This record gives sequence, structure tokens and C-alpha cells, in this order.
Amino acid sequence: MGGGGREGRSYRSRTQRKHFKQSRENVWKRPKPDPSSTDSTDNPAWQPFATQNPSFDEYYKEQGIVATEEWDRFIEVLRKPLPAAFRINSSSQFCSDLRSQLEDDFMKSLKAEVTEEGEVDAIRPLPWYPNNLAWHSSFSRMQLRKNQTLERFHEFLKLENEIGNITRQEAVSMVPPLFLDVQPDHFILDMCAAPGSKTFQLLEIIYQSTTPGVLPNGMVIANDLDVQRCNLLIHQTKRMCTANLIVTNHEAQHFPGCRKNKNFSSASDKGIETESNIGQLLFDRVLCDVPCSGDGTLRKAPDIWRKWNVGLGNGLHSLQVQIAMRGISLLKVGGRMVYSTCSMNPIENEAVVAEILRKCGGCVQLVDVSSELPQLVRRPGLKKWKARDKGVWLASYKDVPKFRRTGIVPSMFPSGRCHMDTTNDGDKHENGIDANSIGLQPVEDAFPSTDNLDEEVCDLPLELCMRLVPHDQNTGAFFIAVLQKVSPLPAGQETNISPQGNMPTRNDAPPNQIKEETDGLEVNMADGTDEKDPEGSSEGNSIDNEDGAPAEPDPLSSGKDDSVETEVPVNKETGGKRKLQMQGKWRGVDPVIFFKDETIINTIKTFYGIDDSFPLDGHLVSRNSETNHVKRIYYISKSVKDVLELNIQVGQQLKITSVGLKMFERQTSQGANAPCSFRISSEGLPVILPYITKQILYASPVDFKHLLQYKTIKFADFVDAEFREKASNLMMGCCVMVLSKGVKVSSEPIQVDASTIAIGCWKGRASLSVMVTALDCQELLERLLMRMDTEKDNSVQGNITETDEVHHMNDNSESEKPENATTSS
Ligand SMILES: C[S@@+](CC[C@H](N)C(=O)[O-])C[C@H]1O[C@@H](n2cnc3c(N)ncnc32)[C@H](O)[C@@H]1O
Repeated sequence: MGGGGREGRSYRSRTQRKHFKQSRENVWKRPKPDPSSTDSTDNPAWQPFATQNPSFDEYYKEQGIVATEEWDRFIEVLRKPLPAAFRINSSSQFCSDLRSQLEDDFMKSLKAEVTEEGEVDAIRPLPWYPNNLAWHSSFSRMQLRKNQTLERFHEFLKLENEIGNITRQEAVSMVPPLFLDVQPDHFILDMCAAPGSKTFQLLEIIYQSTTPGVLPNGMVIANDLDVQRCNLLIHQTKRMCTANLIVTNHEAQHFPGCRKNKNFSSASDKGIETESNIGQLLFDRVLCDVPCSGDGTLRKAPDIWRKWNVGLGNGLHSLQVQIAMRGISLLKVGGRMVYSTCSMNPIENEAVVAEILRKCGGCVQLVDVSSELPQLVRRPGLKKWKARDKGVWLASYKDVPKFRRTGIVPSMFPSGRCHMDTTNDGDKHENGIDANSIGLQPVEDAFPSTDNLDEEVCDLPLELCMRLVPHDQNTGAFFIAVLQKVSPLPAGQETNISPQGNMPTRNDAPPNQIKEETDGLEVNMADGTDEKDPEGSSEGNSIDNEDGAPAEPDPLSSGKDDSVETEVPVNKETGGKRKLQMQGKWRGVDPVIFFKDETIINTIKTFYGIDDSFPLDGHLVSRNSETNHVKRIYYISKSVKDVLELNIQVGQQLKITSVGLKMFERQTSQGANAPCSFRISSEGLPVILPYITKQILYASPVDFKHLLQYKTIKFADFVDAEFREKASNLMMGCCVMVLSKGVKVSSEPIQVDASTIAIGCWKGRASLSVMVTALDCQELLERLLMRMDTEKDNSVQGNITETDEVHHMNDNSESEKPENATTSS
């Protein structure tokens, strides 16, 4: 089991499991009728989606997103359902077992089942994804029911997905994080992160080269405007068991910079002893996967065919520019930002990138990544395109009628030119948005553009952007641009950033944005997203309004957060009615508080014999200022600690929805009579495991398996006499059972490696109970058996068969279980 949760297995509590299931309810479940199926017996009531839209055809033919001779093939593929793709969670303890199972078992056994025209393999690794960790399956969900072989594969996917070892994700959506060139010590901002598939990938990358028990130096801040989608992200990333993640809830275009400023009374003045090592929030990497019209996901979400209209992209362009510019200003010099959308529309893609380059006046460059991921088939970005409005093609801003200039802005055109001569409106864009309002001056003349305004061509190297089109690799469509900040932004460009480091709130924000006041009174959640569909159409955020009229914001009361259950839920701990609500800066969100209660910390340290080399000081946080009511204590990495300390010093600018790894949980049931009332949580175990020296039991495979099978076993029923004795001599309360070849007695820290398997248990008066879910027990049992098969460890197999009868083991044991112990549900 690896430290930092990387190799460690995540045994989630029942509550977590429930949330996780809910958040992924449409994943791998029994398939809906296949829209492409011609078999009307599937579901006679089924009406296939109309997979055509004349405006769509007209628009994209004119934009030339594919060559004329390719159009038919492009549309044909676009109308087909998207083949499934999935990733193996590289932080799963069984990552290589799963990969081997796919490579050695399923790839062969499914070969005869190939049905997709043109497909050679039924399943195959995506050639451009490192280490065979991402896979393509040519089966539609319907097909997976056809016969026994397919059914077995389907069951495999379903179980591993539920466990969290496999994540379904659109192939093209896996690409952006790979172009970020992430290192383990990087500070990364994921600006529009929910539901979190890419955040998950980023975390996997920073954890990749860490050794067990050592957390990486880097961290990820995953931000999303939508609180409920943030929740999906929190549940999604929980499987990473990471202490290196902060989830925030801001408008990305106003993401706080947390710059220290003398205007802020220092934290120590307020009795908070923190001194952050960092002076402001700047990031090595920024992922800017913006809200978009989402027509690249047509194959997955065919309802977009019906909804699609030209205004979708037009309505999002300005917001996309603002979010991207904020990302650039939060990027360190030398840092990389990836701008991506799942839209094919040049107004949301090349036009946005061109505007960033113009505004940054040479401080930001497009990176040539043609040698990276060479197996990924990509096409260059467009250099020319047009805008369309009210059924009229517009080649240049000067063609835009005055009364339409509120919706169609100069940056939508290849030259980006305002043609001030015709509008003469100073620095104001015609849509009323001050060009300076996002902190940067337009640098119009830095990039001379063509004078042929009938067909503008952009002089910027937009060919370095990447377009992924469906018929190249049987995927969805995607757009990716890799940008590097090569020098600080010109002086004065960030003058609009407030002393707090925040972008100012503006009256000229796009109409679909409610301004986010610094006291956090209002948060806009209306972005047209479908929060019920974490893996479905969520990549795109289609706006339903015709002709680009931005969606009306939900009438969101500030108390809406109440219904949201997050990992660190709002005011759950006090039980009181929103008692803590006003204690933090952000209404509806409890403050993050460094947990410093020495009595509790020392009790925990002593009970588990936590080695001094595991830093607890300053690494524990809670969401409750009343120590006696703290139920959960979270562990944070050094990098997260630095950010939290900075955040305190700058007046809690970050609105933190979730932070840290749940490490200790207060035991409140009758088991609370134990000397230490805090148990180690399943998520926290992989991180702390190498550092605990007490309350450890080394179990033989036989007893380990028995406990997984029966969940609770009386001491007398353990096979191994030495284990029996050791278990009964342990102090009452939480303990850790480590799978071992023999029974060890040791007060040394556990020698943890990638193959170590350990689970949390509860030692009662007469029995031992597991503290992991039934599903996790089942999965662990299956994996252990498979490993043993591979190792041809016949003696162990024999032992299990011989000793499979364990008498009376469940009698009277239930009463001793702690609240988190598994039942056979
Ligand atoms: C394309 S999705 C992001 C998908 C995500 N990166 C992933 O890989 O799972 C765009 C996200 O932007 C969020 N969003 C919309 N407007 C936003 C804003 N102004 N600031 C931050 N996030 C925003 C939406 O809630 C949505 O979750």
C-alpha cells in the first residue's frame, strides 16, 4: 500500500459509497436503448434523437472545420453513438492487476465479439495514453448484454467502476491534462473543474512518482462555480485519498489571487499564528477547461442536435476570454496553461486563443506540442473563420450592425480589430465590457492583421492549436491550446486586481453572471450545466436559449448550499441550526480551522504510536471551531498548509468547499469507550500506515480472508493461535490489520510497499470487525484470490478451502461493531 493514497486502497464508508454511487448513477448501469439500434423490439416507445440540424451543417461547412470532401464522413461518424472509453485509476492498489486482466484476459476473450465496422479489436488501449491506462471499447452498452463473455466484461466494468478503480471518461477529454507537463511539485489550478475527471488525472500525475508514505510537494486547487457540481468532484476525487487538493467555489474569471497586502491586518494581530511561505497564489500549471456549447459531445449527448444554434458559442465567447485571461494572470512566468473546450466552434476556440495572445502582447505564446503524444491524431487550429449572427455571415467587425454590437464583439473575428474609426468608443468594446476590465490592455497593433476585411485571416500562429475531430480516431471532438507565459504581463495590466488580489466585481459582467461579492452573498450557479449527469453531457454546458441569449441565472438564494452535502458539509458538526454559518467569511461555508487541540492530538499519537517523522503539527484541520464537537479531522499536505496559511493572512479570500484527507473520525457509538475516541478513516489509512507503530495486527492470508468474508469474527474463531492471542490483547478500539505471510509482533512502523494490503478494523471485547464496506471486502477478496492464482500459491488456496468453516463466528458479535463497521448489506 502506498503512501499519499497513491498505491493505497481506499475503503470508503457506507455514506461515501452512497454518494459516490449517486454521483455516478448513469455510469455502467444497464444500458438505455441504443439510439442507433434498428431493433424496435429493444423499446418500442423509443424515439431516436434527430441527428441533424441544418443550421449546424451550414455553419460548420462555411467555417471549413473539415475539408469539403471529408464532410460526409465527418457527419456520418458524428451521428454514431460514442464508443465507451475508460481509465484505470493509477492510484488504485490493483492498477496493474486490472491492466493485466484487460490485456491478458479480456482483450483475447472479447476478440470474437467485434461488431463495429472498421474495428479490429473489441477493446484496446488508447495508443496515445501513457502506460496502457486508458482504454477504448467498441461495444455499445446494449451489446454488453449479448452473451456470457460480454456480460462478464460488463460485470467487471460495473464493479470496478463502483469500487472506483475504473473511471468512465470520454477519450478526448483525457487529453488536456497530458499536455500540461505536470511535475509532482507543481501548484496547479483547475479553473472549471467539475465534475472532476481532469482534476482526478492531474492528481494522479502529481502522485505518480511518490514513494509510499510521502506526499508530493505539489497540489491542485480545483475550482467550479457550481456548488453541486463541486460536490460531484469531491466524491469523484475522494478515491485518490489525497491530502493535496483544495476544492473552491468561485467564478473562475474572478478567482482570488490571495496577494499579501499591508491593507490586511496580519493574521497574528488576530491571534492566528500563521506565516505562510508564499506571498500570493501563483500557479505552475493552469487548466482552463471552460464552459462551452459542447457540440463536440454530440455523439454522447445527441439531444444537442436539437438544441444547437449559432448563438450558443457567441454567448459564451466573452466569458471564455475572461476566464482564460484570469488563468494567465495567475500563472507563474514559465508556467503552462492549457485552454480547452469540447466545442468545434472557432468563436469559442481559436478566437478566444487569439484574443489571449493579443491581450498579452507577446508575454504569452502558443507552445508547439507536435512532438508530444505523437500517436494522438490532431489537426491544426483554424486561421480564418467568420461570425454568424441573426442568420447573417459577418467577415469582420465592421460588418456588424450597430444594434447587434452588444452581442458580437471584435475579438470574435480573426483580426480582433475593433475598427475604432467606425465606433470611436475609446477603450470600451461595443458590448460595454471595458477592455481593461479583466486587467489587461488590448494590444491591437502588436499583431497586424490583413487589410482584406472581406476575409480576415489571423496572423497569429493558431495552427499550433489542436483540433481533435470525431472521424480521425472514432472519438468526440475537442479543442486544445497549450500556452506558456514567457514574461510578466506588461506593467499596469493587472491594475484592476483589487488589493485583495481579487478581480474587481463589475457592473459590466456578462449578463448571465451574478457578481460575486467579496462577502460571498451570491454565487452564480446558472451555467446551463446538467449537474445530474456527471459523466454524460457535462463536458459541455449547452445553453438552451435561442440565438445566444445567455441563460437566465437560477434565482439562487444564498442558502442553497444547505442542501448540498459535501465532504466537509455545512454546519453538520454542530447540529445547531447554521450556527457556524456566519463565523467564516463565506456565507454558508464553514471556515477551515487548524486543529491544534494538544490533548486530542497526543491521545491519538499515543494510541496509534504515530512516529514523530509524520508531521501532525499544522497539518490537521477541521471545519469546527469548537474542539469538543469536532467529528472529523483532516490531514493536509505541506503545500496545502502553505496555501491555507496564506488564505488566512489575506482575509479568507478562498471560498473552500473541501480540503484535506479525512484522517481521524470521532467514534460516537458504544465503542467510544475505547481509550482513543478517534478512529483512523479508510481514506486516511494509506497515508498514515507507514508511520503507525501500535494497534497493528499482522494476519495470515487465511485469517485475513475469513475476516473479509465474515466481517466479524470472535477471537476464539481465528485459525492462527498467535493471531488470536495478539488480537485479544490489543487495546479496545480502532486497529489496523495488515496482510502478512505470518504473524509478526513489531512495534516498528509497518514496512509499506506497493503490495501492502491493510484495512481498518474494530477491536471489541470478544471479537474483531472490519471497518470497510461489503463491496470493498468483496473486491479485495477477489483480487487476493486472483493474485494467489497468479502466484500459484496452492498451499494458501488449500488452507482456505480446508478452513473455510468458521464456527459461531457471528454470534453476539454485532453488538460490538462500531458505527462504521461493515454489515453484509
Ligand atoms: C466543461 S465543464 C468542466 C469539465 C471538467 N474540467 C472535467 O474534466 O470534469 C465546465 C465547468 O465550468 C463550470 N463553470 C461555468 N461557468 C463558470 C465560471 N464562470 N467559473 C467557474 N466555473 C464555471 C461549470 O459548472 C462546469 O462544471
